[in-house]
Amino acid sequence: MKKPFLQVEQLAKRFPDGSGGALTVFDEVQFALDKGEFVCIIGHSGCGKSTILNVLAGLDEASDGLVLMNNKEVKGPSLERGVVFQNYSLLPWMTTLNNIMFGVRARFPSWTKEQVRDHSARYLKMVGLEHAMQRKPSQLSGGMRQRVSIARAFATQPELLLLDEPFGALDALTRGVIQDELIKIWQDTQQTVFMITHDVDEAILLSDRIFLMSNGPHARIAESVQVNIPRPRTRATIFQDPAYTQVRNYLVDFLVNRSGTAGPQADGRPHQVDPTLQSAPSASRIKPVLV
Ligand SMILES: Nc1ncnc2c1ncn2[C@@H]1O[C@H](COP(=O)(O)OP(=O)(O)OP(=O)(O)O)[C@@H](O)[C@H]1O
Repeated sequence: MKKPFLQVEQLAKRFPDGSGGALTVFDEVQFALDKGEFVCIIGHSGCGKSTILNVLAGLDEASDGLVLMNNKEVKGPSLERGVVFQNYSLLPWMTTLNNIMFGVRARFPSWTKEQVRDHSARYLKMVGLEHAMQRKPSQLSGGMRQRVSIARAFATQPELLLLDEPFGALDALTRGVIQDELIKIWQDTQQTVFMITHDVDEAILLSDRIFLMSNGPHARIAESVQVNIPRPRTRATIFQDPAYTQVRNYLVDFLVNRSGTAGPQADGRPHQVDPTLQSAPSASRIKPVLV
């Protein structure tokens, strides 16, 4: 049988609880990603989403379990995995273009200077920043900086892109524009993306599947929700698809009513759910959008 691109087995993370014991944030977390998939993870604050992402990135170590990418254990950071955090980590003394070239040069050391430059400039153009190539990060708005971070992450062409609430600090309008740019780049490059978001609508717009995490301690990835909405999707039209409401209602119902009690299948893998095949929860149970 074909192995998945990314395999997460029996992952657990414990932190010292400050009184000599241990806090088990999550345990027995199991899931797999196929190559080229866009998967978002949603769950209440503190359930362990960022910790999982950091373990996938190789920036943190799990207490138990393992992560396999292309059948090889993830140990430490690698240029095969790109990470974008909420607070754009750009090098402040470099121009926008040099920030991207810095990553691209490290990833493709045999390329000529022209190749590195052209490639980097192409990605800056994709996020609409060709006019700001020579500006330093301090001369950019928050939204522009985050576009540079996203361009840099995609330009280095990692096999796996890990995005930790990349739009969390942006206003709604800017967020929408960058979401559209993210979809466009992802469709062009077919990289695999694992993204944390607190925004249900953003998750539906972007994802092939959405992982739903139960509340901690001992949080688990309880369900994997299929988003059967045809692509290309746009923010302006996605609401018209009947599947949109079904998926949205399902997610909100989980977050409001079930995240405290839900669990995965007996083998630890998330339940596979297609809300378009189920009767949706009643409208009166639909509450907030952000978790
Ligand atoms: N270095 C650490 N030491 C002790 N506890 C930690 C550490 N890092 C995270 N935690 C705890 O682990 C839990 C999960 O944190 P994490 O940031 O992964 O959650 P999250 O789901 O990403 O939250 P949010 O949605 O608010 O960003 C929290 O209870 C947090 O306090």
